Amino acid sequence: MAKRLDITDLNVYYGKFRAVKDVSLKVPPRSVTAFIGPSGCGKSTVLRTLNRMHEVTPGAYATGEVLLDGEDIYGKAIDPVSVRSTIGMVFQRPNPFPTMSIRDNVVAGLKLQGERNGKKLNEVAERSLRGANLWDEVKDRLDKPGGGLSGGQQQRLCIARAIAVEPDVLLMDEPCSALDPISTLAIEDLIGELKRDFTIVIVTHNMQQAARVSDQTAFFNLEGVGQPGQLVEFNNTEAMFSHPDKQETEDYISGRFG
Ligand SMILES: Nc1ncnc2c1ncn2[C@@H]1O[C@H](COP(=O)(O)OP(=O)(O)OP(=O)(O)O)[C@@H](O)[C@H]1O
Repeated sequence: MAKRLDITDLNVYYGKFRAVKDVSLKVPPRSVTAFIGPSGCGKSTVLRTLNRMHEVTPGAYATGEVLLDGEDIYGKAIDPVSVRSTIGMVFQRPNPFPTMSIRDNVVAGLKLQGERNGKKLNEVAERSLRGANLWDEVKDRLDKPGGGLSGGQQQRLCIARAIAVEPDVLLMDEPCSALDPISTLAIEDLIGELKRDFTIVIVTHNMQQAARVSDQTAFFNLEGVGQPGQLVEFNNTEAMFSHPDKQETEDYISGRFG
């Protein structure tokens, strides 16, 4: 649980288009790293390469190295499906299986892995729902459909589903962008709790959110339309928001562009 990620010279292409250029950064275990930057600078693209999710896009490929506790996730013997269970992802829009029960939503990944023991599945469902701060709200309706929950509850259900398989890393792609402010705060609090057990990387458009939840921040930018996104500054979050190293970062976080 909670492993580190070492990313070196990562370049990502969609066919001939290079979307991201020469990204290197280190994500320590049990920390939250935020990716910020203007639209199109490659935040989601980089995030998706961290569990090989970009490979589901035809023509997309990455060069460079991504190590999980020293092991290359792009190694020849590595199955991308297993990478996606050790490095889980939560998406922008909550995507529970709407007609599946709340309990079955949480343990869907475990069942796919072949777990059939009902007692074990119930235990994992409860532990994961507690871990996602959702247990008290759903414990009396575990057999009701996941689609019947509010948007914020659905997102916490998706987080419960992601942590049920005990991943080493949790990737979050703008997990609050479809949520109201109260649900957003609930997810932000939850991120603070989850980092005790998981390594977390979150893409966010919201700089206040990055400042609130993350330990380190990576600021991406691009020189112009059609140019690849680049990592401009990677720093301790407090330092980044109080005295950034680069003028470009200062301009972005003070709202001068983006
Ligand atoms: N499936 C795809 N096919 C082709 N190009 C893509 C694809 N997804 C992203 N891109 C391109 O890659 C670049 C980076 O996009 P990406 O979505 O990673 O940026 P982002 O920083 O996450 O943007 P946003 O904040 O708007 O979500 C953009 O030029 C985008 O058009």
